[in-house]
Amino acid sequence: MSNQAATVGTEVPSSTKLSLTHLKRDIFSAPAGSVLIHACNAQGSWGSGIALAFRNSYPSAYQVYRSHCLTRHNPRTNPVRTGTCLLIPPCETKAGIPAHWIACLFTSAKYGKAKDPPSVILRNTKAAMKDLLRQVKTRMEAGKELGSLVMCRINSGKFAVKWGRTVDVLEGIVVEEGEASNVEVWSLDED
Ligand SMILES: Nc1ncnc2c1ncn2[C@@H]1O[C@H](COP(=O)(O)OP(=O)(O)OC[C@H]2O[C@H](OP(=O)(O)O)[C@H](O)[C@@H]2O)[C@@H](O)[C@H]1O
Repeated sequence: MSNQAATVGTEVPSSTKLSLTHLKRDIFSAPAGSVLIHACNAQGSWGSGIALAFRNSYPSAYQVYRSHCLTRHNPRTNPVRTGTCLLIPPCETKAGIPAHWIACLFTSAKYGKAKDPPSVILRNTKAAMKDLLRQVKTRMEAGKELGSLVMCRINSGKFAVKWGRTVDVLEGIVVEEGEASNVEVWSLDED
């Protein structure tokens, strides 16, 4: 039997993988409606790095994140599960702040010296990103208007995971029917 005959009639399921588009831009200048994606700990702290910039620019979203971690959950007795995402609709009340959605990917339970090791952060990244894609789809099916998914180079700063490793994980995600299949990575970092 020829090799060709052996493959005839074999259904290869088509699967779309998530793609990334890299742009040299400031994430906070994304158009209204964009979903800004960053990596978070589950302790309720946006204390440094880009998280601190989010806290300064989006104080109301920070309160939503904090109450998710500290009130709805409890870091000691009922922590937010890593590998999940908190998707915060535009909620700032002060004038002049763009109507951005903010997606918090819980990629490490703790921060600083107690952060999860890279292998765990990467596993959490995959699960949290899939959770985000599901939530975005659900919101859009409910009639909400969401713009592009715009991400910083998550995990690559305070969480100390080589950016290329996060890219590999993200590009390996299989996108389900109806989900967004592209994420823009906006960064001012020099390559
Ligand atoms: N102002 C700014 N504007 C624009 N881009 C900026 C920036 N500052 C840094 N970047 C870039 O943004 C990427 C991610 O780098 P980051 O270190 O921020 O984040 P990460 O994902 O590794 O880690 C998450 C934990 O860091 C925080 O710290 P705390 O735990 O609160 O202390 C959180 O709360 C989490 O827990 C890197 O490309 C940085 O060059």
